[in-house]
Amino acid sequence: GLPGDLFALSVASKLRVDRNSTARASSDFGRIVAAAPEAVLHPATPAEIAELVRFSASSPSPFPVAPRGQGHSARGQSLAPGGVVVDMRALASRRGRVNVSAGAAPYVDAGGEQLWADVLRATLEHGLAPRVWTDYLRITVAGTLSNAGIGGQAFRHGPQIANVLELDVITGTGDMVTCSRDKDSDLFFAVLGGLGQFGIITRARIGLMPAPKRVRWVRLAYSDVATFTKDQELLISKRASEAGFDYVEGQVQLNRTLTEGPKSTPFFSSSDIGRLAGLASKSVSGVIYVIEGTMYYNESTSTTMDQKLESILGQLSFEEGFVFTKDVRYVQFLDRVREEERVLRSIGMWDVPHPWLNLFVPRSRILDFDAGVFKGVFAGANPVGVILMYPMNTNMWDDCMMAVASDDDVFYAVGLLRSAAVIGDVERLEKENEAVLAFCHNEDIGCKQYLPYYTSQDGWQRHFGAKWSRVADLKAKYDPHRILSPGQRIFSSPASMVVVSM
Ligand SMILES: Cc1cc2nc3c(=O)[nH]c(=O)nc-3n(C[C@H](O)[C@H](O)[C@H](O)COP(=O)(O)OP(=O)(O)OC[C@H]3O[C@@H](n4cnc5c(N)ncnc54)[C@H](O)[C@@H]3O)c2cc1C
Repeated sequence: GLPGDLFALSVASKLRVDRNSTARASSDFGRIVAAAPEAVLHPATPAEIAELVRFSASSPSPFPVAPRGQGHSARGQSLAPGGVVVDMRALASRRGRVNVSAGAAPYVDAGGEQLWADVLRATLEHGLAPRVWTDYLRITVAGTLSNAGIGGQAFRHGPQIANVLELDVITGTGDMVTCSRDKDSDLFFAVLGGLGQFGIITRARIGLMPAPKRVRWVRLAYSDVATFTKDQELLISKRASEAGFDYVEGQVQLNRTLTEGPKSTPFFSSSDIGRLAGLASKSVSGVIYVIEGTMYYNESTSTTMDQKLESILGQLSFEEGFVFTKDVRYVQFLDRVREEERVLRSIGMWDVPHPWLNLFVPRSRILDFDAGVFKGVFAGANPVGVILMYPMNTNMWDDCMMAVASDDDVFYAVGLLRSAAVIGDVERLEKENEAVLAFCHNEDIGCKQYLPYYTSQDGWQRHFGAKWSRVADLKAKYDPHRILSPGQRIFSSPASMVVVSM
């Protein structure tokens, strides 16, 4: 249990210990592990969080404290068995937690607990928007900055962490620090991609750009992986001043997903799916690839946009006739997964286990990875969900930050975002994930996990590589009692986490 004198603090009135509150904070989007905290803090101010952390850090038996954003992790990263989960979203109801500065170098100050969807709404009121987006916007600013925050704009602007100018952080000793590249920079760099290990982010200042009004949204199908990756790499080599896409992602489609999966999606009509399935059945492996690109524009630039698009398409080698186009509002594009969420919720497929595996694969080994995984481990598999695959430029990642990228100049984000549809699926999907990791290890693919998860400190040391000693030193400096975000299992392995089954 928690020390009794905790309940004598002024912040104690914000602690909830009832089963309803602790149960809500005991699992996450992954639905794979579960563990209840002793209490949940619903803070009204960052100072209350600092008071709680200070109390734990100075107690003879410090207890774990885990900030929880939207709890959209997959492996219990926001849990605090035996300790206190801080429900960061409680801060969101306070006024003034998102402020836009629309000067010559515009930025937004956003509470760490804010959803990206709410940041977007506030910045658009000034005709501005952050440059880089995750695919899904119902996750918190600090939750993604603790990882990196990647998406189809990252090839040009770096991950979300590369667009942060300043942070307010509560360290593991309960100190409230404002840090940036120029002030307490070791803390600033540690927290960005720092998996919640060095401090709790309560505010992030993020650079903005003028927001476009509309988006031309294009998908192009390929049956040959080498042509697909060559075209993706051409697209991410383009500068903003050249004719190119503003966003580049890609998907891998297995034949059985096309024939047995949904008959239509928010993007593809049923006849589109039929044509794609036809393409997949003609390819020897049954695997096809889809580049997803967008061009931003406003009414006044629509003619030049059409010309630029034509010029780009002329440089690419997709299967003839396999170009699919949509034209939508900018917000509609950014918030596109919302629509998929609605569909999945309506068929009971949102609140299911998500044994997701995300990898960064170096460009030099992506074709080996494709052969070994999509045409090897996954041959005959029927994954329910999405497989993402798109390249990013390594030079847009700042190596001072804790997030781990790849050594190659270009690397691919590969997201195996599969859902367990029926009982027994979790075990099968987990076995396939293990087979993917074993293949990468045995073939020395040199991949890194994104949203990483390891069960041993050895795994973490290999993951951070040359950064490991910095991770250990900064942990000793900023969270010496190792109380923050224990669910990452880097410095402690919470014994009470249990594997849940559906
Ligand atoms: C449908 C879906 C789509 C996704 N798409 C993308 C994508 O396109 N790109 C991408 O990069 N990621 C993506 N993600 C992953 C997502 O970025 C991470 O899971 C992220 O952690 C979720 O944010 P959250 O607020 O739910 O964090 P939580 O799960 O609540 O927390 C994550 C970790 O951060 C810590 N943390 C939370 N708040 C703070 C804080 N204020 N300060 C310090 N540490 C904190 C927690 O303790 C925990 O360890 C997606 C996830 C889902 C479910």
